Amino acid sequence: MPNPLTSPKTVRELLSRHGLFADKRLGQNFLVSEAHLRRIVEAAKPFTGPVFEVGPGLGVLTRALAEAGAEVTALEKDTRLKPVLEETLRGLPVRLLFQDALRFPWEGVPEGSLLVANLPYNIATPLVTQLLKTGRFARLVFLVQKEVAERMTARPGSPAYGVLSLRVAHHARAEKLFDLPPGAFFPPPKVQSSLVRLTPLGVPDDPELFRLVEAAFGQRRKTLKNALLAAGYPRERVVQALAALRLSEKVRAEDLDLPLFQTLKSLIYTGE
Ligand SMILES: C[S@@+](CC[C@H](N)C(=O)[O-])C[C@H]1O[C@@H](n2cnc3c(N)ncnc32)[C@H](O)[C@@H]1O
Repeated sequence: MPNPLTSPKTVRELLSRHGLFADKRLGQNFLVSEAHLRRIVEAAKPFTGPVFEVGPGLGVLTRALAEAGAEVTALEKDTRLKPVLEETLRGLPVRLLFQDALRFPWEGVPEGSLLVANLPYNIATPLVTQLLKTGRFARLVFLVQKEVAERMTARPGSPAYGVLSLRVAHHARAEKLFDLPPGAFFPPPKVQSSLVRLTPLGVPDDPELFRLVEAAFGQRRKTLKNALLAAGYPRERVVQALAALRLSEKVRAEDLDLPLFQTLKSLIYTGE
């Protein structure tokens, strides 16, 4: 049976009956495509652990996940949506928490948890970074702006390649599964969206590596050498490390893949 919340008419009627409007500042573009909803749920399966959803909105995905057998905890920042969610999720075993997902203690979730979400565009990058660092997630399946999905899955040398690509590559296997047109949402956003699936590799955070990566990309127009010197890395270590890696002094941060950054970090920090 189709999910009633994938009808734009039902969504408009629900919002108006509760005296609500879609709040742009909270990234409220509600999914109204039954076909895409099904594909998102399929991409998230199997539900081998508790499922966390960030931003249930009117409950379209929450409901589909719960009906497919997932044990869902949904975190919503907008308390105006409480009466709507109580109505749309009635009878389903969903735990609803009204709070900011960026302030949730993610490091305390059970090992093997899943994230499944249509993420608010303005918190996607810090949230995904925070979740990857916890090492607690078995799978993260989420919708983001296409441009952010491209940055998450970019290869060295491509324009989208940067700190986020390396952060994701360090922690997970990343797939951009499919794109969604603006018409899959109500109200339609200005940009395309994509579904991303991250499968963590069980690798902990490496703060020294990411200090180096952030310094390297901090000044994109500079060479890697000049960007690192500008960030205060000792000249002698930088020059020796580039020579040991047979990298030209003209090389730029976007030319280095993750293993090269890891070796560069060891050479710069320990000289070996
Ligand atoms: C793109 S909508 C997705 C709504 C629903 N899941 C859907 O697919 O139709 C993003 C949702 O995230 C909520 N949100 C925005 N910022 C949030 C935050 N910091 N923490 C938790 N939820 C947030 C918004 O209120 C909105 O309900």
